Amino acid sequence: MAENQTFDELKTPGAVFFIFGATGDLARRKLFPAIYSLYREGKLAEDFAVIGVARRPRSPEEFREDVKASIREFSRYQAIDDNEWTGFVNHFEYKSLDINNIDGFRELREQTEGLEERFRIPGNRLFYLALAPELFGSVSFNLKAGGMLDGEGWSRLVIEKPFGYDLESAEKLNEQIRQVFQEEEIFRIDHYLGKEMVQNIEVIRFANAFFEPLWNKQHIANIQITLGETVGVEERGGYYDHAGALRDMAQNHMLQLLTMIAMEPPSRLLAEDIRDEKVKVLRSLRPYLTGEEVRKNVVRGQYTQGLFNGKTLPAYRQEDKVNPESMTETYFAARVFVDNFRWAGVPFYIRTGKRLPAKTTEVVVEFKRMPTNVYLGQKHNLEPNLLVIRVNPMEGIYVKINAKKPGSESDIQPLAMDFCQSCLIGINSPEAYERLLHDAARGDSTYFTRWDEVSSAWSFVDHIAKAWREDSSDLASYPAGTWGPVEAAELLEQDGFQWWPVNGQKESNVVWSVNND
Ligand SMILES: NC(=O)C1=CN([C@@H]2O[C@H](COP(=O)(O)OP(=O)(O)OC[C@H]3O[C@@H](n4cnc5c(N)ncnc54)[C@H](OP(=O)(O)O)[C@@H]3O)[C@@H](O)[C@H]2O)C=CC1
Ligand SMILES: O=C1O[C@H](COP(=O)(O)O)[C@@H](O)[C@H](O)[C@H]1O
Repeated sequence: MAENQTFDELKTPGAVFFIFGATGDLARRKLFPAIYSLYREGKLAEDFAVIGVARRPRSPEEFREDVKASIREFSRYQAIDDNEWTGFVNHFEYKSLDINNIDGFRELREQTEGLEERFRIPGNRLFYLALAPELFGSVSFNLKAGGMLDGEGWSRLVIEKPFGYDLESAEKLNEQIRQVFQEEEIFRIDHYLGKEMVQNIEVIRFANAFFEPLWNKQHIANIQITLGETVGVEERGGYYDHAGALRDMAQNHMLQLLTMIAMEPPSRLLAEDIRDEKVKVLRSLRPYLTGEEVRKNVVRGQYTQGLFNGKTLPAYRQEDKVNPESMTETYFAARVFVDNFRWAGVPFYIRTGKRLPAKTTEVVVEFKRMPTNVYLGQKHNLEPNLLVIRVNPMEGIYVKINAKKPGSESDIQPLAMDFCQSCLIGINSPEAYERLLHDAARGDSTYFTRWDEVSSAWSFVDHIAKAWREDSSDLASYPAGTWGPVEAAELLEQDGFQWWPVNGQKESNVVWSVNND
């Protein structure tokens, strides 16, 4: 590492990046802009090349135009000057092939070797599968059979979610991939792990003397994790109607966030040590084995037509490619317990949904209340302390404490010490996909999910899915544009709690240190 260079700033080694699914939505919205950002920030080695792969025919020029259009629309770096653009896009080529046809892979090999020679790339190959999971096994097999793994450098496979539909299908998928790639060559993406504030959880917890000692059942009353979305299912109705919120968001993003919040401090900040701690959390999740336990602790809902900001939003069953009688949940909330020494008895409330009033990802840690014998009476309405970690779209943290009202004799008022990172001028946090591509190319698997994490998460989720299959009577509804079914609020009320406001909504009785409106 050069002097003054942080690990984060290290360039990727020279490599060819293969984007399978290069004509698809993910490549267009996330992957090409991510590669461009890495290029703009000097994090990409000069000896790199990108080969887009999909069935549709594209000339190299047409493909480069697609890439340009995607960057214009979605990149956080806007200005593209002509010289710079040519320097960048010259590294891009396209190959039309059908994943199931081995001949295409042999041609791809020749094309790859040509590019490696032209750019003096040392034989490292990163295969990013932005494809439907049914194709993962065939790609792996044909990459090997077509000689694509015989390069002189490393080969890595980056796979998108969903990783299976349940534990059984995930196991099959994993077996297929493992016939070709070693576990350390497989990078399973959960893009939430690439988000700035999700990675910050580790630092907030383990680098602050006043959080970690309190981070346990003695001091924490409950933890709330919200992943809210305003969008419906957009063009992905076909996929979503099969998956639902449980498989689309809870099995992966929500449980991963929970592991970051609940894990023990790792002995070292190395990928395997961190992932060892995360998997222990997943193994400690209390399983809901019967339908009764599921109905007591889990809420599911589907949005109906609603009015939001003066606009009528369609019901889920009216969305494109969705079964008009669909019983798929677009909302999921649960009371989850991590049955280990640190967290025994502390409820984790998790919720996610489409067509909620706000796009927001937040974690609220609610501390136990102080004894009130000193501060009795109306004026001393002590609030619980909160630590709120804002992941998205606002990035930051705030801490809610009780303090004396200035000028009064002894009135107490809650105040929030608020740090809004994304409000700071000049902060333009890298997108999750930028970080993860950068990490995968450098061989850092810390923020990718290991197989035992994926399988443990499925074990937990499968019981819920089974109970739902057997009895669908608990599917609640909520109007689009609202915070989900009332049953989700009742889940907390049963325990004497409430969902705290999220997404910058401010409780009116709280004094804020800064105004981020
Ligand atoms: N879009 C998103 O925001 C997210 C997507 N994902 C996951 O990423 C993956 C890709 O999603 P997305 O981009 O939305 O999907 P799309 O349907 O938009 O794209 C699929 C891509 O696969 C290619 N493809 C399909 N069949 C073949 C084949 N037999 N041989 C070669 N190429 C093929 C298509 O190209 P062509 O038709 O030209 O062959 C297309 O480029 C999925 O697993 C999805 O679940 C995960 C998180 C978010
Ligand atoms: O993986 C997915 O995530 C998105 C939400 O991601 P975010 O980064 O915008 O919060 C979700 O819309 C999609 O359904 C799901 O597949």
